[in-house]
Amino acid sequence: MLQAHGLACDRGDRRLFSGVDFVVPAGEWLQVEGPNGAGKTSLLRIVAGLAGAAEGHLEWEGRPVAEARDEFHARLLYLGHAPAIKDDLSALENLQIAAAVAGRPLDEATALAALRRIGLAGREDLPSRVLSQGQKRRVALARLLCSQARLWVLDEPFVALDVAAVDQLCNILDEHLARGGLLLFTSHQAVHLAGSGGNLRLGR
Ligand SMILES: Nc1ncnc2c1ncn2[C@@H]1O[C@H](COP(=O)(O)OP(=O)(O)OP(=O)(O)O)[C@@H](O)[C@H]1O
Repeated sequence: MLQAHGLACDRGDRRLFSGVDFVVPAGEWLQVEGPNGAGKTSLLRIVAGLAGAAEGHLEWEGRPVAEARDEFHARLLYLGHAPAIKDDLSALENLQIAAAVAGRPLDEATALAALRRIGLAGREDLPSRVLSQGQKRRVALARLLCSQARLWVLDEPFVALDVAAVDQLCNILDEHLARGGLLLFTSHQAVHLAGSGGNLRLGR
């Protein structure tokens, strides 16, 4: 279970949000909503440990994250809204390097299977700079298929995906939730996931 207690976030000289509380139980999702600039990305970056909260704290499995940071980060996969892939490397190389950096090296067969499932068959060895925006997103999303992390924190994962890829991503998320995984994500569009979840609205 992930819990947030009284989170506040300052950016520049502005307070973006304060008093943010939420609970994400195992097997459930939370969609963070709100207008542009409301602080959705900032909130996800705080959860992922990439930015600090001005106030409040997070708990993972009933313990303050600050007391068990390594354990928490070993359980977490964060994908930002930019694909974060290197243009000079192929889809296969990008996927394998991302896994190695995360401390879980991937063998080539597993990486290739993930890329093919995500719709990149025949594109695995091309330099990523020649891939379309949606295909670059798919390279990043292939990481989900190889992830053992229990908590997925995904910033706008549906951006640039075609209708078929949106369906496929929903299936991948549903499978994660059915395994008892937790999902925290942002999206400007309505998303239909199986199982239980909720919404958190930031801004007016
Ligand atoms: N380092 C920073 N310094 C000053 N302001 C910042 C900084 N980082 C973010 N901001 C501001 O904080 C606000 C919230 O940004 P954030 O990216 O969290 O919003 P968002 O809700 O994810 O928006 P969007 O829907 O457009 O993705 C914005 O007004 C942004 O310009």
